[in-house]
Amino acid sequence: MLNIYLIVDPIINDDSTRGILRVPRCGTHMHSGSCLVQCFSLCRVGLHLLMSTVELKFSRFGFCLGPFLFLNSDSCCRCRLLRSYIHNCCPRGNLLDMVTSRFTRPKGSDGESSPNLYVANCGPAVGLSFDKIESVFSTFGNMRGVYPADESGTRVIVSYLEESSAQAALKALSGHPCKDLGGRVLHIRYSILRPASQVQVNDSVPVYLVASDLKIPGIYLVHDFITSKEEEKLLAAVDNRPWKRLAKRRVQHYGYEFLYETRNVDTKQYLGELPSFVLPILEKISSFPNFVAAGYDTLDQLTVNEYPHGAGLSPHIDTHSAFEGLIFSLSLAGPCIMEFRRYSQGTWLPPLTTSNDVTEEDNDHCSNFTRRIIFLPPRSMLLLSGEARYAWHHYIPHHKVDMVGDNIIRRNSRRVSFTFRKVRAGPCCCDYPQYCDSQR
Ligand SMILES: O=C(O)CCC(=O)C(=O)O
Ligand SMILES: [Fe+2]
Repeated sequence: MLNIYLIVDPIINDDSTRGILRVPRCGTHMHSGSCLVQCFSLCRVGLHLLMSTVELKFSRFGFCLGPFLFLNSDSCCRCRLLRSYIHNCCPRGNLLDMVTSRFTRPKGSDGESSPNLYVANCGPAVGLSFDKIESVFSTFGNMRGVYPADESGTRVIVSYLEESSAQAALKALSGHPCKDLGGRVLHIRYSILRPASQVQVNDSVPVYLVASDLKIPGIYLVHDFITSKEEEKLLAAVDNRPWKRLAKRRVQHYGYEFLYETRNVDTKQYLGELPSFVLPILEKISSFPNFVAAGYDTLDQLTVNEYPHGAGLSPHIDTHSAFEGLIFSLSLAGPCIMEFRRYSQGTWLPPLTTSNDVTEEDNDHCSNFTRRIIFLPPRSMLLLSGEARYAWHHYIPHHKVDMVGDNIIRRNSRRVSFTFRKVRAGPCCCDYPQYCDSQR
């Protein structure tokens, strides 16, 4: 048995509900083959489970535990063993779902000063190891440690002993390229430690494969809407055309230009008919019962999005006044998951931004929402209509790895989506005025 032991996190030892497992000789994390292993926090249930079985079970794996997300190497037998162990012994299925951070980002602009910093755009998923982050931040004062803020791998909590150290680090490092961290621009806020009572134990949201399981009226998903041959042709066609580069992805617009500054189309700038390579798709779409029922004749706007592997899209509702009620999105090349959010504060709308590929950090002002998640495989066609189109935000998390049931799906390749819409001629008169820019 390796000398694995539990250290109660010094920052949150108020109730001992969280812990960090470390291999003492390795510090907070270590590499084991191709799997990154790092410290992690657990909710009460996870911790209890782990504690009661740690002696018995973990000796088999021979290394320390990390967030499930990073245990993603199929070639590493320890990863596979550990994954199956976690699945078998967590009654709610997925350990990752139970890892809920008690550190939050302040709601206001800067928030109250604290010794803990919430640092976005920073973490193992963007190539910055915890050691590296610690070495840079430790120049500002004595540290308690660096912790994952959530499962994304792109957000961390940097915790100091003194508030003044956090202040100095925030002042020096936030908002401009940090040359010691690969030139990345870190977005830093003070972090709030939520009382234990506010921490949800079961944060688990299943990822569905079938649209009807989402129980959101108006969502349809057709698997294998096109063949692999057709997919190849579509990809070759767009790769032959010029891409427009946004911060985190590339786009092409056909029919009408979509303006990210206003989240609307420029109806004065008609770019011409949709290209001939999408005609077979349009033909198939026109046989959707919903298409016929909605009295559509044609779709006249196409946005092609190319997401590099792991890139996502911030939560948004396609502007009501810009497009009619049916939105078709064809997934190509790589898979992703799409999350739907119904915000309880209906009036909440995302702020206007220069492009809608800002991180969810910049956009996610409201934490009170219902979530549903679906897996979008390549060649599938998603249709958003009715309530799903008008009242639910859709969102592609920035993940390199998605958990779909018991499977770890790696977003190894780029994903290309073709989103077909019809530009709206007059104002929107939908039944969801609280989400409607025409009715505000
Ligand atoms: O990539 C997708 O499937 C969705 C794209 C999207 O939501 C949009 O362009 O508004
Ligand atoms: Fe959208």
